[in-house]
Amino acid sequence: MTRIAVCGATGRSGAAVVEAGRARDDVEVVAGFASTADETDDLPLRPASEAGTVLEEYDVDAVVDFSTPEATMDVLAGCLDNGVALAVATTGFDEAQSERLREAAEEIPVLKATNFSRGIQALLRTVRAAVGALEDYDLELMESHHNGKVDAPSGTANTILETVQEQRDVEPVYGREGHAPRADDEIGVFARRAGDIRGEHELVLAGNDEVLSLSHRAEDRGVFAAGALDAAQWLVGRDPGWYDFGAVVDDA
Ligand SMILES: NC(=O)C1=CN([C@@H]2O[C@H](COP(=O)(O)OP(=O)(O)OC[C@H]3O[C@@H](n4cnc5c(N)ncnc54)[C@H](OP(=O)(O)O)[C@@H]3O)[C@@H](O)[C@H]2O)C=CC1
Ligand SMILES: O=C(O)C1=N[C@H](C(=O)O)C[C@H](O)C1
Repeated sequence: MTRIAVCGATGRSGAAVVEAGRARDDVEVVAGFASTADETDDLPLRPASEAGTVLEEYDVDAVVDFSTPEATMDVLAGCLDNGVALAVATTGFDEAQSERLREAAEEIPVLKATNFSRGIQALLRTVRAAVGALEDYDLELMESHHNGKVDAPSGTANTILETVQEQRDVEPVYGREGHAPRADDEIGVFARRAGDIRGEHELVLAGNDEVLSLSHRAEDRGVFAAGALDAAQWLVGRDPGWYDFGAVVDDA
């Protein structure tokens, strides 16, 4: 039984992790972190700044983090103090925060995924193949999320962009306005925010009188929760290191 603490346990996604964890018999959600409550549905909640003591007190094996970059940094410190594995779902880190996560992986197992759905793993593999095969097609990237999302473009869109850039030298153009002729080497990137859209991503490749559209739509946050719990469980007992969600999916 893997003992899990959820950072961001009261949030849209973290609450889905708590619910999914309670429905499984291979993990136990024993504690949560949030900034504004001290208990929810019998789950003890504390600020992430207290992670050092909480992880020891509840004998936590791994933390699943769906919070904010600042809270992630706090919970990371607690994981380092206690040698606890960390699965990071939070997006929107700046360069210094990303570097701290990378450095921490020299001491503890860290797995950061901008999207914990299995479908996005398959999409990334398909993107590699399609961009490699359709060399001179125009590329455009779109994402849609709920109206509470604060970072744009989404972490997943950035990951898709990086995957494209591994294959082709393209320059992102974030939205267009006014006189904006398209350069051959650009990729338009667009973010929409509305309602409670769980997360939609689409890469369009157009040329040769045809359009290839590669798209993914998450329909329930339980998808992310399940993947993150799988990742956390997979991390426990591993050597310190920087791990990829693709390895978890491949091992399943
Ligand atoms: N990789 C993936 O598959 C996915 C990633 N995400 C990412 O997860 C993150 C969270 O998204 P979402 O659930 O919508 O966000 P919410 O705003 O709904 O939730 C944020 C959570 O973080 C908590 N939090 C904020 N500050 C602290 C703190 N100092 N200490 C402890 N907890 C804190 C909040 O608690 P309180 O309300 O008490 O402040 C809340 O529980 C985002 O970065 C999002 O992009 C989301 C879905 C999938
Ligand atoms: O904030 C969200 O909700 C999501 N965030 C992730 C991202 O930024 O890509 C993953 C998913 O799309 C949901």
